[in-house]
Amino acid sequence: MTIKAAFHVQRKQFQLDVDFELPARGVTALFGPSGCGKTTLLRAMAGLERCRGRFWLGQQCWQDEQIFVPTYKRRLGYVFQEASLFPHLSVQKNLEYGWRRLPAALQRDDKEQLIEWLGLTALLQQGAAQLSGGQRQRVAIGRALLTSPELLLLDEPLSALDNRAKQEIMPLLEHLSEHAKVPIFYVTHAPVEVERLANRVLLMDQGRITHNDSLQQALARPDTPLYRYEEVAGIIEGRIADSLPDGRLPFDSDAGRLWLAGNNPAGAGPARVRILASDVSLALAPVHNISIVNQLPATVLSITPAAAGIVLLRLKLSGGQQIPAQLSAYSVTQLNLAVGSECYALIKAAALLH
Ligand SMILES: Nc1ncnc2c1ncn2[C@@H]1O[C@H](COP(=O)(O)OP(=O)(O)OP(=O)(O)O)[C@@H](O)[C@H]1O
Repeated sequence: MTIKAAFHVQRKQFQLDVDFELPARGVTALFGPSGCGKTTLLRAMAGLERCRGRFWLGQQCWQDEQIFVPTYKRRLGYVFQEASLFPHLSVQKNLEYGWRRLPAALQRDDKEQLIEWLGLTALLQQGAAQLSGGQRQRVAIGRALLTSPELLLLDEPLSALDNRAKQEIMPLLEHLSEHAKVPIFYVTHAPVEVERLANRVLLMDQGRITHNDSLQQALARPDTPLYRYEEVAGIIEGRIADSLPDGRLPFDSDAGRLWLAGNNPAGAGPARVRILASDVSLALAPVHNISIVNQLPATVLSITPAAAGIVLLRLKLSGGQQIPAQLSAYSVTQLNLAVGSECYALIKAAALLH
């Protein structure tokens, strides 16, 4: 099943012109500079922008030349930057607002579990006006999910929250990104949210989609805007096991086994690790008598100058996942590295994302 969309929005100072197709599953991050049109695109998908275009969710047409399904008839959940709850209603009434209006057949029968999962059971009778930012956002997510949506639109749901509230909501979003059966579009400015949550990335600039990539492809672009202001990093997807008595955490992926340090309170299961390009060194053969335990066979895919005397290499690991490595131009010459070179990626540190 796919999502096919094209929208043309004309404003005085701004034009949105997009045309894309992607799988109707998983989390698609919309990423790009402020004002590039991310919110406008979400609004167009929701039917909140009357504009030229078409929008197909699998076999359902919500918009084309003849058809325009109004927002209230689209089965979608929309969570905004700042949760817009009804302040005079209780948490329970806010949660049930859309749910009550659904035909019985569409009402989720796991309402109580969902409320429990969001940690809202004890707050049900509280007025929405007395909630913290994080609690409000959890209610907004719950309200959206309770309407049994076929599409979820999340517009920077963490951006208005302080760090503590972000830490509280992130695991819920991660769980949602793994288990939600509906496609999710997620607007964010934070590369770390893309790394943790997304399966696909629509990179946007000045009202256009410049790239429609899988997460791996988006991270693999040496010029990716994801890292314009931050250190380049890569992601490996795999499974984390329980920590060993000596404190090591085994992480297995199709690239091989990595040993991580630290504990993993979430327990065994699917996980992602983040690897900074500056934490990766290269060797032409496995190195013994060295403190770096993580050594994965790799092939050089590209070599791109990054700064004076510094180059960024894209490495393909066995199984196809990619990570970056940042080396001095001098080392690249010394090791005679070129596109296609076989080598070993020595990974000094890898951080568990979830
Ligand atoms: N109601 C409106 N009327 C006129 N122009 C608007 C309106 N809403 C947004 N714009 C303009 O449309 C452009 C795209 O705005 P949009 O909010 O979609 O960008 P964005 O990528 O979501 O930005 P941000 O990351 O800052 O939230 C901007 O230039 C903005 O000033």
